Amino acid sequence: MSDALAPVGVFGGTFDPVHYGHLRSALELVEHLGLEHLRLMPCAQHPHAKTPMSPAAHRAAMVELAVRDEPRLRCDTRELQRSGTSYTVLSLEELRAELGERRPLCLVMGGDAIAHIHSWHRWEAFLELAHIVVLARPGWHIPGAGEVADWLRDHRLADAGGLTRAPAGGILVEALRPLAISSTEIRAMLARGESPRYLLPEQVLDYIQEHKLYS
Ligand SMILES: Nc1ncnc2c1ncn2[C@@H]1O[C@H](COP(=O)(O)OP(=O)(O)OP(=O)(O)O)[C@@H](O)[C@H]1O
Ligand SMILES: O=C(O)c1ccc[n+]([C@@H]2O[C@H](COP(=O)([O-])O)[C@@H](O)[C@H]2O)c1
Repeated sequence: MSDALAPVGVFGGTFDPVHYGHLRSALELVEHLGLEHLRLMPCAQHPHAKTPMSPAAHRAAMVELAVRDEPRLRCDTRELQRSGTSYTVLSLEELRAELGERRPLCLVMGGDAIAHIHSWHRWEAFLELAHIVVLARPGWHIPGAGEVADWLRDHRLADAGGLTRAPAGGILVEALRPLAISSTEIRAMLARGESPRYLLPEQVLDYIQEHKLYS
């Protein structure tokens, strides 16, 4: 019998608010990649000065509500508990220390993000700490040339099996069910007085209404 440890995933985002595009991707990743669990990790202070509409505590509370009944998904609030900018590399360092040297760790990011990865704080350290799983989206193309393209080519995994053969160091590109839902669109609907029902969990919508967010 193999003694390979199931990987743990971490999916960072602003989640302003969390919606079924995030949640369906998260669950499909758990099942397709055989993850032990996946942590949705709301950022507190976004590194690129993207200003969330809602305070981090509200965004995290909505993620907590959304994953409450699915034990394979968790809300990880470490970036709210840490002061300063929510650099992903700091969260990966903390997670690696908590999980130990052997447990595979997968950082999940959207295909749009990988094209700009070289602007992320200490991005060269990511693959020493974790694997990277890139969510391919319709209309998205793997960068063909340049520093990021070379890095992708050098570390690309052929299949998900590579995630359990080492604790870190590989890049896997995964195509999942496309759901054209964005937080921007949900905020705009609420601002116009329209209902975003069925684009996000009912309990998240109840929370938004109770706390008068985005209106
Ligand atoms: N519909 C979706 N399907 C798959 N992944 C998604 C979807 N929406 C967002 N993501 C991914 O989830 C992560 C966190 O995204 P974020 O919290 O910024 O949500 P968003 O809907 O893109 O928000 P906004 O519209 O405010 O930019 C990113 O890696 C992003 O690529
Ligand atoms: O660490 C960085 O330098 C860095 C730069 C840009 C984005 N991030 C993280 O990327 C995640 C997704 O961001 P976003 O803008 O799609 O919500 C979120 O967890 C951010 O903290 C991290």
